[in-house]
Amino acid sequence: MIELEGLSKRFGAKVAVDRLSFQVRPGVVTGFLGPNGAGKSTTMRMMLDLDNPTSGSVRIDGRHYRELAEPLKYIGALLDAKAMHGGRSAYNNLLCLAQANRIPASRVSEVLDIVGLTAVARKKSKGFSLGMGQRLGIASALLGDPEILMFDEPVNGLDPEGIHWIRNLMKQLAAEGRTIFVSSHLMSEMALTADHLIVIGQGRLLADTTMAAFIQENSRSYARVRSPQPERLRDLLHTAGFTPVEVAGGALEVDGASTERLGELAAEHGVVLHELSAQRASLEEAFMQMTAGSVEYHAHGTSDPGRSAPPGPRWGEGPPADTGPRWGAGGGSGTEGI
Ligand SMILES: Nc1ncnc2c1ncn2[C@@H]1O[C@H](COP(=O)(O)OP(=O)(O)OP(=O)(O)O)[C@@H](O)[C@H]1O
Repeated sequence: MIELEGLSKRFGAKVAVDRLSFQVRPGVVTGFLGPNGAGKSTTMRMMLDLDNPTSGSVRIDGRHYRELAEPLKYIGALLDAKAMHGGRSAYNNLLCLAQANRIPASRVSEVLDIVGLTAVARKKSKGFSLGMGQRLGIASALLGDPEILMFDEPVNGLDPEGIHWIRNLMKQLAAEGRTIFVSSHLMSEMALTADHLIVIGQGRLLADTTMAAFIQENSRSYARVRSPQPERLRDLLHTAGFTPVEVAGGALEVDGASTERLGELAAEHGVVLHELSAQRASLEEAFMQMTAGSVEYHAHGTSDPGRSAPPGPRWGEGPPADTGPRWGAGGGSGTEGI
């Protein structure tokens, strides 16, 4: 368990982290989301005692990082995969870390095996590809067999096989009862990996909730229906009080309608359907909905981020700091889940 209480960090006039309080619990993968400059890395660095908080505290299983006699046995982290000594072999990089932390040398071979680097264990790490470097960084995080693991952008630059591997590893570690905290800009990836979400913007906490609740509370749900008799279907829906919106491919999207209701309505009136499906909003849509309150935001994309019209700003393409979206300004749409 990691506990933050009123954690703040100021760099001169810049408040990078602003009174953050939350807990990261064991047994689930907790995703850490926020746009560039939101304060994720600074928060993670303070969790590992690599930066001093201006105020507030972080506790690892109830204790401050500095109170942990052998920290690698409590908490392992992948912050910067390039932090390894390039002139040393993968094995020797890990062996040095193991010796400094009174971890048996046999554990080095074990973690190299877990991350699939046994065959290149004696090769100098400076010749490693990005994916191999990430695996070596993860091996170092696993070295002390810690109950808490933190990964900062673990899938950056990885190929699909590498991404798949890291995703499954994190899920497996959480299933073993460990505390897993992971940041990523890739929302589609986060949606597949995390069970719980901590969302920050401009250093402040915006959401601390389950993945399912975050998506449900910040996006609409709707049904998609398509018929070879589109005019009849549209008239029927209007008569029944719905407001269908035509989308690409001639399908209609209907807010606030269950598939059961639409199916029965079509059957009652003999309208043939070729498609009828409940649509689940994506994490990305939910996130856009949450930030939809800003004028600058609309200038880039659509005024209705739920529709599949031109995409809004992507993560990492944030507007200038002084005109950025008002994080936390957007409310949930309160739409019903499907
Ligand atoms: N050492 C530093 N000195 C001054 N400002 C800093 C320093 N480190 C971070 N900042 C500022 O603090 C804010 C938070 O940065 P941080 O790197 O924690 O954000 P982040 O959410 O990790 O962003 P990214 O997704 O780009 O990695 C940014 O405005 C950044 O410019």
